Amino acid sequence: MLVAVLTSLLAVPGLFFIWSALSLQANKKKAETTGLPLLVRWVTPINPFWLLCGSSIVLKCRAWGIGTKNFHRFYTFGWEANERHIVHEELGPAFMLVSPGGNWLCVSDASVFAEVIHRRTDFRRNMEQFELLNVYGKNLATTDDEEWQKHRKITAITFTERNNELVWKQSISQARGMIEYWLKHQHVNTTADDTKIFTLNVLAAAIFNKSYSYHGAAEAKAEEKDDNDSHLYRDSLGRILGHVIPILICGEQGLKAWWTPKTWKEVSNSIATFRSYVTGLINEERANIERGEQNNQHLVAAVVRACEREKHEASGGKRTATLTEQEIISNMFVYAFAGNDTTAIVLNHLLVNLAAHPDSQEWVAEEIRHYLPDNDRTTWAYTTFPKLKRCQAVIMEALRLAHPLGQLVKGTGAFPQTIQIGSRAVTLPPNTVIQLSLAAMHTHPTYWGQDPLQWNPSRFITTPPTDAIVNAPIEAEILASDTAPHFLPWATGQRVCPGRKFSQVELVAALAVLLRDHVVSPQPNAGESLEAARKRVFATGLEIEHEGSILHEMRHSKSIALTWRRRGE
Ligand code: HEM
Repeated sequence: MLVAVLTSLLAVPGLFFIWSALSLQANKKKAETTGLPLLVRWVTPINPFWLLCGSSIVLKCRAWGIGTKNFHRFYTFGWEANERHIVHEELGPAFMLVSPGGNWLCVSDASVFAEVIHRRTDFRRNMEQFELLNVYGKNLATTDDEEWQKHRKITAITFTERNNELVWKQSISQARGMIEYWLKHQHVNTTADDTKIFTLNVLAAAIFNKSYSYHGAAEAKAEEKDDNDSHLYRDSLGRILGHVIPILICGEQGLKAWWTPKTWKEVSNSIATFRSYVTGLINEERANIERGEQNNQHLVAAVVRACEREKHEASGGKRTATLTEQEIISNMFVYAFAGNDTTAIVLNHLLVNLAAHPDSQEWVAEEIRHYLPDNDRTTWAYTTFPKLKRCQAVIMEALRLAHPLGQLVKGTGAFPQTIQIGSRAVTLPPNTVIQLSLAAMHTHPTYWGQDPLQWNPSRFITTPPTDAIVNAPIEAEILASDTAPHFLPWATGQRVCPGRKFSQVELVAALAVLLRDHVVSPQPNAGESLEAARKRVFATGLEIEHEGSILHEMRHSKSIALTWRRRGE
């Protein structure tokens, strides 16, 4: 009996190993037909088990000196974010990553990016990788073609300048709360968590009309104990965002299974809470429309109104497309998902990089004080936003060095596709996933010169010759575009990020509040000089983690303690 049990226990991994070896060989043969360099991986990059704990296994092996160099470099989830341009310098602008579950074309070349993005019927979004955003069903991020157009048309029109102004004001007020909190809670090693609270509060106001005063990570816990259910919605969203991978693996109902940990069961409840909250807002807005009142400015209200308009036009015989209640909920979730942690991660990187580079802080503060001389922040007008070019340059530099998505993922689908790579036309086999690596392209010396891994935001600013300057020199500075063939932090083409300006306004407003009157520096470890601490935090900031989350975050953010002080103190 015991022998039978042991044999069957060994048989499962044995069979899995044989299946992996055979699949790997088959995929390798297909990849060889491209003539591109190959990088072989024994574990499929999107293997669910590996998503949950693969990186920890690799890091442990790395620490204990177990395994090959190849295993240490290429088996973590999100390896490409840490490799940046290095692997492409070794293997070229495009190579095939071969695994048992399929082949990946990894690209750092701007012209291949352009071809893939613009041939959008040949190279489609890889929906498998976006599956986890279907928590509430299909939405903008998980559909294609006509269905996608319907989602995009209705939801994108709600991103108006009026909404951006709301984002500006709300971000100023939240950043104010955040800096007060940090001044009281020195030294701050919770910047990564605190910035997520900041962006969650801004989103809550812009999308759902919920206004919260800022409480940092430590205070937020105490606040939960107050049992005031006004925080229920925001906390539900926060919990869902932090557990998208368990949700993908188990689904809403599966999270409640007897064997799941308590936190997963709570996530299931949060999914229901968020659904009922948005349903409530939809019903409220429909009732408002019936009464002829249309004053709500939040995005849910705007989407409901857009849907009602479409229905009205449809009744007049015009061909239109509207969204169901389920689809509105799903889109609001995806906006919150796509807009929250992305922006928070960038803000965290930004602040760490600025702490490491005091000269950049002075450079940015000079601009902020020039355009916002009034101490009273309530007078800061939204029209100042485009003038704050140095602020935008530091955001672009932070995105260049550490992008929260790391790559744009497309696929050939069921057909082979021929694509120009350098001087060769390469035919990619069917079902090839294409990984356009932002991390590699944004740091490749071909595009960024000899200092691609250095922090240098002024690379995005040019100053005209002095004889061409009429007003203050700072006003003549020219900001590079946020979209160039070799720089695509918000993507480009049809699926460009609809929240681009939202995030820019939010981050610039935060910088204005944080840096106009304050200075941030890293807290040195015992015996460490300030200069050494600056170098350490910059290097730490470049190390990226991706396990258990679909975004690329700073791996050791808790090891970085920041000190804030008022200017002149
Ligand atoms: C600095 C912050 C942000 C960055 C770097 C960023 C970047 C991107 C990128 C690169 C894409 C394209 C993804 C792909 O094609 O695979 C994207 C899509 C998207 N972003 Fe953003 N984003 C940011 C903030 C926001 C915000 C604040 C919102 C909403 C409030 C938002 C909503 C979306 C949505 C809904 C999509 C999917 C669009 C579609 O598929 O049609 N993003 N974002």
